[in-house]
Amino acid sequence: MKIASYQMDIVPGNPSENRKKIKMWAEQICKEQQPDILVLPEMWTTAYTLPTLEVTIKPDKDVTELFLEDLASKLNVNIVAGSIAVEEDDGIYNRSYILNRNGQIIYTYDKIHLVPMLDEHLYLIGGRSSVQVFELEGRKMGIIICYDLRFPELVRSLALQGAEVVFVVAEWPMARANHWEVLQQARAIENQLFVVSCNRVGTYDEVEFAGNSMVINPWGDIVHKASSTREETISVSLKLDEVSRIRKDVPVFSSRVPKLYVEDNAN
Ligand SMILES: O=C(O)CCC(=O)C(=O)O
Repeated sequence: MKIASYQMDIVPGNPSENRKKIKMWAEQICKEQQPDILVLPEMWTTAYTLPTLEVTIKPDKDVTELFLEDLASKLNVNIVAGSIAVEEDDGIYNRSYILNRNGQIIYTYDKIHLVPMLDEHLYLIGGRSSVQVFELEGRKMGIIICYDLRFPELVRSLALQGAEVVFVVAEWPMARANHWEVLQQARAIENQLFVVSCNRVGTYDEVEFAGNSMVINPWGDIVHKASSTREETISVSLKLDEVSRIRKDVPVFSSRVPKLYVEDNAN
């Protein structure tokens, strides 16, 4: 399973420029490397331009959806399309799109956990649906968005649903870069699956972003790590059979005793 993850800088508040960038990148990478899956970062149409988001995205939702459908089908490639801000009747969601090679949107996920440090609750609504696995090329996978990485329950749920790969799409800041790395390794080790991340680089509103997009194998080794400053593509072939081999060697899932784990779903 060949993955190409685009660690990009994002033009703030300019969806059409960002679509152009992604189109150029996707066409080139598909021509040179024929990946099975392309991966994009969080909020790649606008970046974190929260105060002006509503105005920027008003005319844009359908345009970006059509762009992604067209890109996936023309290039015959699956796309884990990071996330974009999408306005619904009750407010703006931070929404991921997954598209198959036919250009069909097969799954969407709204970021559940809003970031208090960014006052996200003033501008965005947290997702209300639980995480679900989706299937690409006949294999089960999942996606979470940035701050979601701090909540181990999500990736555990995806693993219990059969995910072999979890994508983490992000705009994670340099100030907390050590958490970015360690948490991804922890999620990979405890759930014995591949973690593939796509973070942005660059600076916006005095926040420097951490880059360091990674691929981590189910043993927890970082098999590829991008730089912290440059736009870059991570191109990696995942050997998905490693997941079942490692789950056999260290059978964490059959050692679980869920009846002794305190339930925490009252809220
Ligand atoms: O959890 C963090 O430290 C970063 C989270 C974040 O920036 C985001 O979710 O956009």
